[in-house]
Amino acid sequence: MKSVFRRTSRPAARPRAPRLALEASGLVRHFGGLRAVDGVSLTVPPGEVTAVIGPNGAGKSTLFHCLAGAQRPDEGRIRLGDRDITRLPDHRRARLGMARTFQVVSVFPSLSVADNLRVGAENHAGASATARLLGLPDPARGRTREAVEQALASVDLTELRDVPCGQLPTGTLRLVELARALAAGPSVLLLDEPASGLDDAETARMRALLRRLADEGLAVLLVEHDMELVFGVSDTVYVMAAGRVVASGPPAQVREDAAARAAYLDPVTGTPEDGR
Ligand SMILES: Nc1ncnc2c1ncn2[C@@H]1O[C@H](COP(=O)(O)OP(=O)(O)OP(=O)(O)O)[C@@H](O)[C@H]1O
Repeated sequence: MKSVFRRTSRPAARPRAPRLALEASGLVRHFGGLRAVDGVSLTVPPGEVTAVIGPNGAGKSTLFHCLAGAQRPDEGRIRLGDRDITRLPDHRRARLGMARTFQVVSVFPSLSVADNLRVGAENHAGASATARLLGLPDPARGRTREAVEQALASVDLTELRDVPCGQLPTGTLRLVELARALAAGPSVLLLDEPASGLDDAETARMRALLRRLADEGLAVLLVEHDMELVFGVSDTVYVMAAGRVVASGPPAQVREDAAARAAYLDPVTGTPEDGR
């Protein structure tokens, strides 16, 4: 199948969500005696792309799950704007403006691209299941339709809106997931390895897309192994090793950082030691 990372027309701007920062301080999460996340503080500001990198087992996914609300930290606080969300489950965080994607693409294969987006957006908009079942007018529906069309346009997927997701390649499904997250109109976007399974051209498109979303005011966090994407798009990079942040800062600074190099980046090339 031909790649859909093609630009057709200028995508519609997303409706404005409030600009909110996601902030974590002193997060700890242990599994038995293992401190998978060991006192991590980080800020994901609006209008910026923030990346978390590190070797396998560093604690990136555990941190991501704590931020997304899929796991509870044992210690520390998480704030969204001026609200403490540490104890809120993921669906409550979604209502407050957080959206996420998954490391393993998770879509309904028999549903079309647009229907996959609609399911997520209806849940978010609070569309009444009873109203849907009874075929009654539901005010959330119109909002949902509009949000879906805008999200499709913003990732250039309008042409594929009626294609079942089961017929689409991984690169396209990563975009479907991203569009589904955008259809909820989030302030904060959490992306779990968005470049996984993408070829070079698709990764370059993803990079441009993430940059544009941040420029529109979204707070974007990615956990990622693809260093070209991370160093090409991020405003701030956090390097984790053994549950801790060992370095953080702008990409150029992190590339030169001795602790980052020792933990993860090859001293000569600035790429991961494990070659990922
Ligand atoms: N549910 C769990 N139960 C027990 N140990 C876990 C669990 N989840 C993660 N761990 C352990 O916590 C540590 C951090 O794992 P995590 O998956 O967060 O690292 P990561 O940096 O995301 O690694 P990768 O890049 O391979 O995804 C690892 O030692 C892992 O084995």
